[in-house]
Amino acid sequence: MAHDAPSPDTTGTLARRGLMFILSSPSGAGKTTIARMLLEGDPHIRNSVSCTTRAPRPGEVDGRDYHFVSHAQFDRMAEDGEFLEWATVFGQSYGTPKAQVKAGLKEGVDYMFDIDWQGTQQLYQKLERDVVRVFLLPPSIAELRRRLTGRGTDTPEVIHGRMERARSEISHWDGYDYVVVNDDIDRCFEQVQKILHAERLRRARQTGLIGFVRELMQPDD
Ligand SMILES: Nc1ncnc2c1ncn2[C@@H]1O[C@H](COP(=O)(O)OP(=O)(O)OP(=O)(O)O)[C@@H](O)[C@H]1O
Ligand SMILES: Nc1nc2c(ncn2[C@@H]2O[C@H](COP(=O)(O)O)[C@@H](O)[C@H]2O)c(=O)[nH]1
Repeated sequence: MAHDAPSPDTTGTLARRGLMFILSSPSGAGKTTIARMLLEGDPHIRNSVSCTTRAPRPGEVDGRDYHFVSHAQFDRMAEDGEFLEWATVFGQSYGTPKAQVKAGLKEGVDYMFDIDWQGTQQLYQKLERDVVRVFLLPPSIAELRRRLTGRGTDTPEVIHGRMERARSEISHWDGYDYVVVNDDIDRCFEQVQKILHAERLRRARQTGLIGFVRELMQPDD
């Protein structure tokens, strides 16, 4: 008699635990662009929407791009332990709300985090086994400046501040599992997508594997 295999999960593979996919880079290197491309093409990964005290940029939507909160609201949330991690970046507060992520991971949902190196370290300390850390580098400093300027969302002062900080951001490249140079956008996307696909197949994440292999090893009738 044939044995029934455990049911596959929504990614068409065995049941598995979700992962926390972190994209970091100096400001302007392209992590938001790559994150959007991944999220658009892959229904199995959700965006972790951060809280921030900075003002929305043109086109940004509250609740989709960020939860835009006041400094007082942010401080209260931090005191109440509502963040998985939080940090001050460019003089503003940014934090990852706890609520959305923990339950989803158990159900096999992956989450995308567009966060800086400080947040990455905090998530790694708390949830090392669930975390995949990817760092994007710009092809050059001149190109990074062109991208920040070309984005057209920030004042020259803001761009200056972000360029000033770029070298110190880049110095954290070795705290990541993967480093990808974002030169050609399609090639970068393809490389990041391959990392996500391979990480989903890690043995430790595939919670359905033991039952499945046990079934495979049953003697034939
Ligand atoms: N490979 C690429 N080639 C050319 N332009 C790119 C490339 N990747 C991203 N860009 C452009 O560079 C600008 C900055 O990209 P993006 O906003 O994704 O950066 P970011 O790393 O998320 O920045 P921040 O940390 O400030 O949010 C955008 O205008 C985007 O369209
Ligand atoms: N530690 C965290 N860093 C975050 C979070 N959300 C965003 N960020 C990082 O902040 C800078 C600036 O972002 P911007 O949208 O204002 O350009 C960038 O490096 C983001 O990755 C967070 O929740 N925690």
